[in-house]
Amino acid sequence: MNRVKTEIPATLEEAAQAGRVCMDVKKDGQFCYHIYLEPDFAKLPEAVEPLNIKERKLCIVADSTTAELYGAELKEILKETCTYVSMFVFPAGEVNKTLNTVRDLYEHLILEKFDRKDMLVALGGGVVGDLTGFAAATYLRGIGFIQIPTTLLSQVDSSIGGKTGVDFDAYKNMVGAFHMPRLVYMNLNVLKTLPDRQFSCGMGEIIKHGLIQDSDYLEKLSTYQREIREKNYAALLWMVAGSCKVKRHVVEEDPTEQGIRAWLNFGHTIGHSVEKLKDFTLCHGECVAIGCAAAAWMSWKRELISEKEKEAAEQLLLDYQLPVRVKGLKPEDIVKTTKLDKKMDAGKVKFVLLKKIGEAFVTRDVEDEELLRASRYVCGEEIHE
Ligand SMILES: NC(=O)c1ccc[n+]([C@@H]2O[C@H](COP(=O)([O-])OP(=O)(O)OC[C@H]3O[C@@H](n4cnc5c(N)ncnc54)[C@H](O)[C@@H]3O)[C@@H](O)[C@H]2O)c1
Ligand SMILES: O=C(O)C(=O)C[C@@H](O)[C@H](O)[C@H](O)COP(=O)(O)O
Ligand SMILES: [Zn+2]
Repeated sequence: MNRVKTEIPATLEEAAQAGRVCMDVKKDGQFCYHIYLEPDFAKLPEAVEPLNIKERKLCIVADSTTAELYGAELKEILKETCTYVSMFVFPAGEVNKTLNTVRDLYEHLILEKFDRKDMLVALGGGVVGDLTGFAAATYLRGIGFIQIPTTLLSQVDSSIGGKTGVDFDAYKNMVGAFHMPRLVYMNLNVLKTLPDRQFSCGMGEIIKHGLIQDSDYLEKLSTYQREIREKNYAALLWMVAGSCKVKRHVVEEDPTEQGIRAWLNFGHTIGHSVEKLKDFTLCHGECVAIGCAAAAWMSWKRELISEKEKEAAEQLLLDYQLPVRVKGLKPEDIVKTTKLDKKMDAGKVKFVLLKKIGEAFVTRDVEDEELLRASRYVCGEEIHE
């Protein structure tokens, strides 16, 4: 489908009229890949046409849940576009986003004689996408891959921008590579099978996008709450397109995180520590929400945003059933874990705060005491000034 990019709907009415959206993502000013937002998988054959895969093999990588729900349908569709479709399935869950699973996938690809021009297809959430992208970045020194994100989080965030990787010894995303997908194709109606908890996780990254880059979008997330929670198609299209727009802008400016891409890490410094300390029993999006509450609190304490704005940010997260506090952790452990993370830069924590609602900035001047107080805040401790 050589469809040119379409307008990104600014309102629900515009989204209802548009019905679908196509965006392109550039790298170094040149076209890199398309993002399709569609109501089904029908246009996928047209979307893959420009990738010249007729003489090639594809391997669908899915987790146990997405394989069961959409594997057969996708295989059937892709069979018509290439010579052979293989399938690699691993058990769902963050605990499997590891080098062991990547190793099993390499073995599968070698057995199936995948060569440098064959491609992988990630069918699933951020776990599948990050892992498949990393395998694609490293197998035979790099092969192509397609993202078919099936969670809200992966549609609005992880499928775009080419950050790929796996966890290592429970350290989040410790091993990885930047490797751009050749295509991102999302069927928004797969969100109908997504459990509510996972839908909320996507809202964590969506609210993050509003906070760091687009206050108007953030405000509408509040206004359109009913339609979004009902998973009204136009509301989903408006919301997913709006988030993809924020993410695209940031990754086009700074594909390898030398500067503003770090904004996307808002809420992730404390968030990743909570994720690790809770042994991955909380989902990524939930930990990001807790981390956003901590970073918004710090921004308020530095008098960058008002108390009312800090409260409104927390309320929006709560409205979408996300946690803003964590139980059962010691604030000191959060600080210690943060300092073991890869966000350290010459001994300083790289932290993202809000200059105002809708604009972030990166700072390296967060001292342990401030980090500890923010950790105590999200642990629900009373803080006496
Ligand atoms: N690369 C990036 O830029 C980036 C950005 C954000 C998050 N991430 C990573 O993404 C991961 C989190 O991704 P996630 O929240 O999508 O989690 P996930 O991939 O674990 O998916 C959550 C659960 O939903 C199930 N699922 C997926 N699609 C479904 C559907 N349509 N219907 C029913 N069930 C479905 C999955 O099987 C899984 O059990 C984390 O590892 C995080 O670090 C990466
Ligand atoms: O795309 C990015 O850049 C992001 O930081 C998006 C984040 O939501 C995502 O969780 C990412 O995987 C975090 O990256 P990390 O490098 O901090 O592990
Ligand atoms: Zn994230």
